[in-house]
Amino acid sequence: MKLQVALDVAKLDQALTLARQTAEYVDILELGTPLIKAEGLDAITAIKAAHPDKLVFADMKTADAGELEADLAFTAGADLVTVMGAADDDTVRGAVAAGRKHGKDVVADMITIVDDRVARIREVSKLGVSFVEIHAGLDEQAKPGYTIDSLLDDGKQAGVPFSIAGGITAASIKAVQDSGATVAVAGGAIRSAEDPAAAAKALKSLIR
Ligand SMILES: O=C([C@H](O)CO)[C@H](O)[C@H](O)COP(=O)(O)O
Repeated sequence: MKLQVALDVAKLDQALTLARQTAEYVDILELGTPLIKAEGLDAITAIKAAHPDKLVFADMKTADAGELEADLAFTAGADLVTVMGAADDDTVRGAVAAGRKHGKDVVADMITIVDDRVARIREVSKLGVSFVEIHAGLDEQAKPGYTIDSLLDDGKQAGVPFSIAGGITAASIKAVQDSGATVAVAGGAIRSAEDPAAAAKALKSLIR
């Protein structure tokens, strides 16, 4: 299982610092959606230039104009770009077309899809995304009673490659791996740690 760090900060200099601290221990550097909104697509170029050996994931969460938005992110240097799994099929198809043009990967973010998630995961996989991200966003995580357990069954049931994001910690990363995920996405557990490098290293050490 790969480890992806979500650089969920609003300033490029903070993102570059977090990337520098953690790159040694992670496989994928994710520009979080707020970072891309705050700093623009040039932030993708800057992170890729600083870490050409890492996969750079642009969490565009595209909901419309799939081909245009994915093309912009790939042109800026992204290796992986997200499209909303809840978007129109043509939006997903468009993002996939841009991915094929650049020889890169599109990931469908399944955030907000709770009912019939397995069925939608299968549909977007047939539309050509490389994998799906089974995801509880920060607002869902803040709801009383949230646990990551709500994310652990659907990937295996759908029978397609998937990542998991939703507040992964050192206490939950083993369960994420056991669920069959190919990528674990960790944001807050690394970003909010007193020592982000040590937190990333600890998460990586728990992956078999
Ligand atoms: O995608 C994310 C969220 O929607 C904010 O953009 C996070 O990067 C993702 O959830 C991982 O962060 P944590 O949940 O804090 O681990």
